[in-house]
Amino acid sequence: RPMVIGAPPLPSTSLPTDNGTSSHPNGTLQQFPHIIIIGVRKGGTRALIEMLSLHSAVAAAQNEVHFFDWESHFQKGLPWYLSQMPYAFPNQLTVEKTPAYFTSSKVPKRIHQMNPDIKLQSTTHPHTPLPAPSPH
Ligand SMILES: Nc1ncnc2c1ncn2[C@@H]1O[C@H](COP(=O)(O)OS(=O)(=O)O)[C@@H](OP(=O)(O)O)[C@H]1O
Repeated sequence: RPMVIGAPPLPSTSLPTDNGTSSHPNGTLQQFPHIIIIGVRKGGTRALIEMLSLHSAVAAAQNEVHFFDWESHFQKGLPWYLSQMPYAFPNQLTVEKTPAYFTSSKVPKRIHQMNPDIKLQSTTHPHTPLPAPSPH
């Protein structure tokens, strides 16, 4: 189960709400991510999410969720995805990182369908070749 890093302890019970989030009497709730770190593998994504989670406004999923790239997870639907998110206060941004999203062709459309306005973040790797420059 994901843990909130540098944020409130995980509640033991939760209550459904009208807006698709899952809330707890202590004021925390599970929210769909505002930011997804989509890659790149071995590019320091763990370091990035841990540094982000040091900020009090960020709640980070500790584990890679692999929702949009693994069929067995995707078939469980968005309620399952939400259940993997950390409990956070309403003013916190929820972040998850799964660097395999960067290399799965199914992922972009699926993320866009969930939230076309979501912020995607990626690291780069010094050994990853950049695209060849355009001649024009
Ligand atoms: N600042 C900085 N400078 C250089 N190298 C760094 C840095 N931060 C993380 N790392 C190295 O990045 C590797 C882990 O990257 P990821 O967290 O993206 O890995 S993963 O794809 O999620 O498995 C991992 O390398 P390996 O140990 O070779 O796997 C980390 O040591």
